[in-house]
Amino acid sequence: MTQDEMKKAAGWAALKYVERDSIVGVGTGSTVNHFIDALATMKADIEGAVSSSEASTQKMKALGIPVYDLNSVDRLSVYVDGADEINGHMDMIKGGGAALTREKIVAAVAEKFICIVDNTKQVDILGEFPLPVEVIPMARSYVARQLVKLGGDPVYREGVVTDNGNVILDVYNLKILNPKELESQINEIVGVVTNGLFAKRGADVLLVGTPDGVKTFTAK
Ligand SMILES: O=C(CO)[C@H](O)[C@H](O)COP(=O)(O)O
Repeated sequence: MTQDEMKKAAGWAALKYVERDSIVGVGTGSTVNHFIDALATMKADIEGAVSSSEASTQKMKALGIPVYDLNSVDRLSVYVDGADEINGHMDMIKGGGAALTREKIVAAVAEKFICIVDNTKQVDILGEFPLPVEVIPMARSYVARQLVKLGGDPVYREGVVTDNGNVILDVYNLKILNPKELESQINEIVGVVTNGLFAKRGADVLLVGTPDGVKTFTAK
């Protein structure tokens, strides 16, 4: 089974968490693209979606799924999104696709975060994947120096501008033993919009595509 087939299996498995007549929070990435394909098959049964990126918005609109502005929505029962890494406590690193800030906002509103991954994303300790940090452009060098003080090696993601007009620093060589603490520490640096640690708001349900089928984990 290929990695993409495992992503697809996880994406389609998320469909059963979608409530009829609801507005669904939708993340970003190749795994979510499979979920969007699945969601399109029940577009007549949902009210629509709130999107975490321009890319997901375009894909949903092309498939005829109505996309709403988050400010016009007061309830999201589920948010479905992928991750770059996830540990056994359901803490994640996200932002490989540079959509971390909008993802964190939509996830904060949703009652349940359904994380969909293939089995290569499961780790014991977060940090092998470089941690994305969204930064206001004029603060880039200052923030990079502060990230070095926290023990990381930040690298500017050249040529990438986020949907919010900001830049991304990818922080290498962090062995993240306390994700909640590091999430707060990085967010306190002036000029940081947010970072890709999703620990304060981790996943509630994890669907992992594996060669033996989709495995389901639930937060304790
Ligand atoms: O956080 C994300 C985008 O900002 C994605 O969820 C993450 O990068 C995983 O992507 P993929 O499903 O393509 O492996």
